[in-house]
Amino acid sequence: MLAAPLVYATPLRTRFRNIDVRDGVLIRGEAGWGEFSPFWDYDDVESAAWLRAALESAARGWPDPVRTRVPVNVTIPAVGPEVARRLVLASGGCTTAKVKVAQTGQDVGAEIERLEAVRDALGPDGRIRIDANAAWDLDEALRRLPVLDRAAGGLEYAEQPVPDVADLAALRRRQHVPIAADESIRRAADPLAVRRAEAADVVVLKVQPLGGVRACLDLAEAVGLPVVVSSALESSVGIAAGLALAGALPELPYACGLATVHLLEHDAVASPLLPVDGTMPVLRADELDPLADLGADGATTARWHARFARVEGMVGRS
Ligand SMILES: O=C(O)CCC(=O)c1ccccc1C(=O)O
Ligand SMILES: [Mg+2]
Repeated sequence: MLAAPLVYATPLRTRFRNIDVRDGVLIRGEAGWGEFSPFWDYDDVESAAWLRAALESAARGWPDPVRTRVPVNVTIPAVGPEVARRLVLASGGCTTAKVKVAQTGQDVGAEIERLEAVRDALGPDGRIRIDANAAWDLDEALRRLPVLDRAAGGLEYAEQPVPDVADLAALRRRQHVPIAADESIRRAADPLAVRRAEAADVVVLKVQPLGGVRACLDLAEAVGLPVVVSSALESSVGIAAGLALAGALPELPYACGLATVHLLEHDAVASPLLPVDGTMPVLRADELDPLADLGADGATTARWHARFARVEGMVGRS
């Protein structure tokens, strides 16, 4: 049986995905700790997959890993060039950077400066990928990608430049920067549409929105494309589930997007999961120890307990 869920809340160091506070629930089961932290714009139906992931972590734990450490990228939010450079240099040895672009209110000049700063800080052997979070249409993506590719001194791939699967496929055919699908997998009714349309070179998988580590391993096999495991901006408890997926994938040709705990002001555990020499460790779900004070006030705690109970009523305890 699961104990009462703990609630964490922390400011973000940099506004990200248009939120500046991150919060969620941590649950403890027989196997260890799990995190349930759907963003507040997700309704209860969409949040059910997030709960299945938390229940898997807590009640069942994760499949045996095939590697002990996972290479990760440093994530660069839509910041100015000086902050971008500092984030790369303080990344814990990451040689791959993922740079957010297409932020509302920012022009291409800011993106070029950010990418040039990241290239300068990484050096010529580093890899740079961008994430546009589905913000462009096909024409805009066709205009932007060559410009940003040049500013970066070569892009490893562009993550979800356009929302539509058919447009991803067209973009992939009409220019040379490889394409990664994120939202087209995790928020789509039919994640395999990406494969049928040959719309991507890489798929981004996130454990919580896709319903757990095992669900992601099955999806990876069905899609048959290289996988980049990324975070949903979780505490180290949620990040550990991502590391478990990355640790269990038969092949892992790209760095994963799991180095995001430093974007939180406070983590939920005493020893945050951060990169060392550009890699992060694969743990078991019982190797995490949430702090006594998780920073949530009474109203936040009550809101999460209510949300957890509603979604748990839909999913049922495993
Ligand atoms: O992949 C990473 O490096 C960081 C995670 C990240 O970008 C992200 C975090 C929260 C919500 C959406 C996204 C995204 O990849 O679009
Ligand atoms: Mg993304």
